[in-house]
Amino acid sequence: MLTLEGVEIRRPGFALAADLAIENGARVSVLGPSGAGKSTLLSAIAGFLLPDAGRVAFDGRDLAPLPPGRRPVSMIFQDGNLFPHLTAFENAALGLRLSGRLTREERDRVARSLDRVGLEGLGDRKPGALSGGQQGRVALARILLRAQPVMLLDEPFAALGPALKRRMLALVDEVATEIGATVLMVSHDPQDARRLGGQTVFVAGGRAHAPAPTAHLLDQPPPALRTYLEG
Ligand SMILES: Nc1ncnc2c1ncn2[C@@H]1O[C@H](COP(=O)(O)OP(=O)(O)OP(=O)(O)O)[C@@H](O)[C@H]1O
Repeated sequence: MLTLEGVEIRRPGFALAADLAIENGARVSVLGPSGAGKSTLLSAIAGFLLPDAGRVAFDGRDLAPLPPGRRPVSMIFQDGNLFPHLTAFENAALGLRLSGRLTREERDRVARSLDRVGLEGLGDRKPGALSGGQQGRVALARILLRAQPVMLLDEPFAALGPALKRRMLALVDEVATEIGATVLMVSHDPQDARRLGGQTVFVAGGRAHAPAPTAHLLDQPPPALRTYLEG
């Protein structure tokens, strides 16, 4: 279980509080107005920022002492997931190790992960020679290899067209199921949240609210969410 216990993050002109728990293997969308703190919430879980109060824990273990690279999480952003000078194969391989030569067995695993996400034959390409969807697939191959129990996605496929975005969300779900991971996904599109299913954390008014079932929340939104949805 991923827990945020009495978490408070304060910046000049901004504050975010969170007290919530997310079951392992859950699918959770993070929705809310621009600037409400959705990315900030993910950063606190990933370890890019430390809360001013409270604690973030996974399966009862306080994550505060762990730098981002040692936390049980992997992350995909909208851009900048891949190193432009590395091939798709090398980018994916970073999920296994950050330096040193891969063993034969590790090379096979990287190749299999690329096949798994639909990139067979494209391992030698650099990101500049891949489409947006293919770049997203490389990032997912890396996540598959990292096999961390929490996947954090910050508007990962916002730049993709609707049909491709649907396919990528389905692939996220498959990859998460294969590694038994929890998914937390920031999105501006309520349809993404419906597609992901599961629960939604609504972030607004300085608070990340406890997760509630997505379909129910979107069908019968409380006033603040209704205002957000209806603009
Ligand atoms: N590095 C930073 N230093 C200071 N303030 C920041 C920093 N990053 C974000 N903020 C501020 O913190 C608040 C929350 O930002 P955050 O990016 O978490 O919101 P968000 O809900 O993800 O927004 P969006 O949907 O627009 O991406 C905003 O007021 C933002 O201006």
